Amino acid sequence: MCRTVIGLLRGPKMVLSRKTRRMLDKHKTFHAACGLAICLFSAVHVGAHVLNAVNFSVNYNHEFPSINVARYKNEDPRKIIFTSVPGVTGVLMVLILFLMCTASTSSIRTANYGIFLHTHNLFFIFYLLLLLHACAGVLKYQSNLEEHPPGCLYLNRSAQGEVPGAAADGGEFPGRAARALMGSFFSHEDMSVHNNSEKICTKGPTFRPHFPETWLWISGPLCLYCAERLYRYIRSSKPVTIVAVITHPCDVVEIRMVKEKFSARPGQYITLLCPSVSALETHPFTLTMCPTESKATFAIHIKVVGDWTERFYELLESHLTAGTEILPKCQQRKHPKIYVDGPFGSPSEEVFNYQISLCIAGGIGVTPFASVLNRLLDSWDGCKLQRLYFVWVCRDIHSFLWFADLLCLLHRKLWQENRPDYLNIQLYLSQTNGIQNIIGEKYQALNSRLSIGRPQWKLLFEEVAKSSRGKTVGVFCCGPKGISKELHKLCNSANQYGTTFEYNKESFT
Ligand SMILES: NC(=O)C1=CN([C@@H]2O[C@H](COP(=O)(O)OP(=O)(O)OC[C@H]3O[C@@H](n4cnc5c(N)ncnc54)[C@H](OP(=O)(O)O)[C@@H]3O)[C@@H](O)[C@H]2O)C=CC1
Ligand code: HEM
Repeated sequence: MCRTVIGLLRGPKMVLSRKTRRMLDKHKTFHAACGLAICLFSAVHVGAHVLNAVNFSVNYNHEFPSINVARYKNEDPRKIIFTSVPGVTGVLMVLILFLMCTASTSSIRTANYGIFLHTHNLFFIFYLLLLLHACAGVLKYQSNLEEHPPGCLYLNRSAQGEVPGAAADGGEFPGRAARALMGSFFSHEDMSVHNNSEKICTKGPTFRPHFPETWLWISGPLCLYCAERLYRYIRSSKPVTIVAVITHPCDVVEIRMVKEKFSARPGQYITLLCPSVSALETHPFTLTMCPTESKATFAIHIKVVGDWTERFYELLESHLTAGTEILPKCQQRKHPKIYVDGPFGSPSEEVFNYQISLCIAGGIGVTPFASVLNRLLDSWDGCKLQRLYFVWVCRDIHSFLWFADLLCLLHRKLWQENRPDYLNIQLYLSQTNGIQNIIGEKYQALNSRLSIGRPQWKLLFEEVAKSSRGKTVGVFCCGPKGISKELHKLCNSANQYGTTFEYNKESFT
């Protein structure tokens, strides 16, 4: 879960194979699987050690008190567990694990991400307890196997003096005298058993605790993660300067910011902290515009739908700009302080690493592709991408205004540079009672690419497959889960043109 490290690995120069880079998209799935495996095997581990406690209690042997954590025979196993270091740390770890996993369910993460994040940060206490868990040295091993080989006949010190010729070092069996003496210790059948051991030992077994090894396994990953969190904390401690706040239709607000030494790639996202709204809540937003050599500004588009975004918008509302880029200094100071952590990598970064990419957005899910379109507006050459299909489905005609100017500018630029086939724009208005157009003469190019109703995904894939015979098409989706499921299925189904569709699902929650 070292997001910054994973973001570095996503860069095409770091990991050459796209197949390997795409595996990074599964880092959260892999993490959750590891987390569930930890829970499953913790249950097995706890069950085994509860049984262990019962065995310690029932089989207490006063001859060997050092290898029995019970203090007397038939001691209550619960007392053994709740008064030993492994027992207490183990119970606390199980409680933390229970809290972390129950709060990690997608329903809780969607309903209240803060609950998930704060319970999940208990992981640090979990690991400290894990380091203590095996420190009490309950489990031991015998440390004097030579002097006391298991099964040897142990004559204690008093008997040793009376055995003529008995080899003090547990040498070969000496004969009748020892046998006579042993007769006083063992019945006849025992003697037959012990005779097999061939050895007499005059030293009792000594036991030593195993050296705890947990720290060997977790200290590396834990230090890496803590170093990443420290780096992110220092990096995000510098506030950003808001240079423009622009309202858009359908409750969307665009925020343009600058931050010293901030750089990002299209498709990446940041997390926003606004202490005036909440000192603890951070919210992820995909960048819709990344800094370039010529311009340090980066932007996000926020759909005002929840309590945090509503409260944040109220704070911004009093300083809205009419789309001007640079606010006068006096106004910049009035904006609420916000802190940006990131950028963090996402699957959409791969758009430029395919010859042909199909980007499908549902509603505000267009944000990752807006930064791609802005990058192409800045310069479309120098990347592997030779053709981009951009499909955007919205419920309200006004939603297209969020990026209508960007789409028209890019469309015009590609025509002027004689690359009209580079960008294929398809807009779909899913809810309408009759023909509607995007208002404004300058949006003619978009209105001619606007269709009513939801896209026919099968026909769309057929069209792309036909014009990309035998090639690999990168499919990128960001939007409602329904779209993602349908596209994933279509990517896995065969087509008659030998075109391969690779599915890259966008998600940061
Ligand atoms: N980086 C990321 O991970 C980001 C993710 N998102 C996600 O994007 C989603 C977009 O939210 P919002 O703007 O409210 O989207 P909407 O709920 O407004 O839906 C957008 C459009 O998608 C259409 N749609 C839904 N299901 C299908 C389907 N199976 N086939 C075809 N079209 C479909 C809807 O059509 P209809 O009207 O017929 O239902 C609607 O026109 C959110 O879930 C958000 O979490 C947003 C930003 C960034
Ligand atoms: C011992 C068990 C677990 C430990 C120690 C653990 C630890 C972590 C850590 C350190 C993070 C990074 C948090 C961040 O950087 O913001 C994380 C994130 C995450 N964990 Fe776990 N986790 C555990 C179990 C689980 C389980 C069982 C699940 C799901 C069933 C899960 C789901 C997640 C998810 C979805 C994230 C991503 C959060 C984000 O990207 O914002 N975790 N976990």
